[in-house]
Amino acid sequence: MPATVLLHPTIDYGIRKGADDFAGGTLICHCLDKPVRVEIQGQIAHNHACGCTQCWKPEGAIVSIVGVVPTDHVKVAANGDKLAVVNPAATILRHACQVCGVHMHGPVEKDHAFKGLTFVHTELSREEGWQAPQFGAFISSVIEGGVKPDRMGAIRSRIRELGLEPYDCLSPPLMDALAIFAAKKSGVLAE
Ligand SMILES: N[C@@H](CCC(=O)N[C@@H](CS)C(=O)NCC(=O)O)C(=O)O
Ligand SMILES: [Zn+2]
Ligand SMILES: [Zn+2]
Repeated sequence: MPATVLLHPTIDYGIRKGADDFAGGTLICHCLDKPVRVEIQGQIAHNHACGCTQCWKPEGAIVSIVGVVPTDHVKVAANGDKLAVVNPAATILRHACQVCGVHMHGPVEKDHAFKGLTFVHTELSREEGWQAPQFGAFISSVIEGGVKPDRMGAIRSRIRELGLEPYDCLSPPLMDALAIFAAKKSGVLAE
């Protein structure tokens, strides 16, 4: 029997269900000394496994686990001076701890369908009840991250086995949101 494909430690042994009335929690970076703490109020949405090269993932993981929360539900609570934006030109302004490298929060601030949302990795929190991953996104991009192309069949099968659809872009509701934004901007669709 071939070995199971390991994708990410928080989904490899089964996906835990989220709690409906979840109050939120605190993301803590990997530093032992003066860790950055980011408080999230309430539940996240659109949590997913992302295969792109830009999203932070733990050492050895093939995918990142990332979801969104309204930016006004996010507060840097401690040691924010350790944070810096990875790429100021990107849509998602990923704020990484300069010491341990973990991405703590990634707001979208430019004129964009996702403006007002912040991307976060809830595995950085000790609280349980965060929304479970709902789908796989940018799965083909794992090849750009160094995965051998002949592993893609096994990787997509494993994602499906976990109950997630392995998309090579975002999920249909998120792709629709991007298209609606573009159609309104061009005038094809009324505001
Ligand atoms: N193939 C590219 C895809 C990058 C990409 O488009 N990532 C998506 C999912 S996170 C995105 O929305 N990026 C916006 C950004 O990086 O700011 C890669 O792997 O680097
Ligand atoms: Zn750190
Ligand atoms: Zn990504």
